[in-house]
Amino acid sequence: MTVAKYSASGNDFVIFHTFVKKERNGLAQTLCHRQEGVGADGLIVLLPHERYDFEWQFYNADGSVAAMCGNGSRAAAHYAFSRGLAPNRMRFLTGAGVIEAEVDGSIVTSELTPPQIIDKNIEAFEKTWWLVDTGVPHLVAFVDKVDSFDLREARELRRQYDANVNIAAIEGGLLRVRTYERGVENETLACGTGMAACFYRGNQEGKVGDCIAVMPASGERLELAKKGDTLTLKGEVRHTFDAMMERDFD
Ligand SMILES: N[C@H](CCC[C@H](N)C(=O)O)C(=O)O
Repeated sequence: MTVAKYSASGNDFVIFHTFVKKERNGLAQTLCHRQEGVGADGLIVLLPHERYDFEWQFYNADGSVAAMCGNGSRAAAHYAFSRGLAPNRMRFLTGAGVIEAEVDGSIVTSELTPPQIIDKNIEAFEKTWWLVDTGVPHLVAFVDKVDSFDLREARELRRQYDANVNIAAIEGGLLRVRTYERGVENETLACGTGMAACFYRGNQEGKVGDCIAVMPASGERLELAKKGDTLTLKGEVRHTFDAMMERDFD
């Protein structure tokens, strides 16, 4: 069985497509394992759908299911287009709803589901956090500089709120974001829905305009923008390699 490896701004995924819809929690753990498997932050499986270009299953590296993944949606769109499974402008079904994406060479733009503010007044670790749902839940705090990210704090908040944890700062006209990702249980090099949640809080508080360049830990810049009541996430996607797996699965 051949699977594709993708990087979307440093957030990396194993992707394949199949006609067989079944649970793949264990397969996700196996394929995403950094030493024993291909190694990735998540597994994406594309399935046919009668109304949309495809439906997907998204699993975090620990095998947990997540409703949405912003960077994963961009990687899945590039995979689908490059394999003739979808046109360059597509609509596909995720656990958070229907996502629209557009592929333009290596640049892929996803339109996320409308952000929902769950809580704006969470006081913890001398910071005020917002809890924002951008397809999955994200805690967001603005800090002066993102040079230091206390992962001990992040792990505690992730546990307490069952959410991803983000710190953000506006530096040199850029929105810098660092994310501790639920289901990876560590900081990742980029998190699309996390960057979107930080952008949304910054925009709601008048800190940033309706469009801004965002810099994740990977240093691979993306563009976040408001589009009506939704948000768009635009950035590069790379198909890094294909892996021929000895053990067969579907
Ligand atoms: N770890 C997230 C899902 C992946 C989100 C992230 N990779 C993105 O690009 O949005 C969660 O379980 O809520």
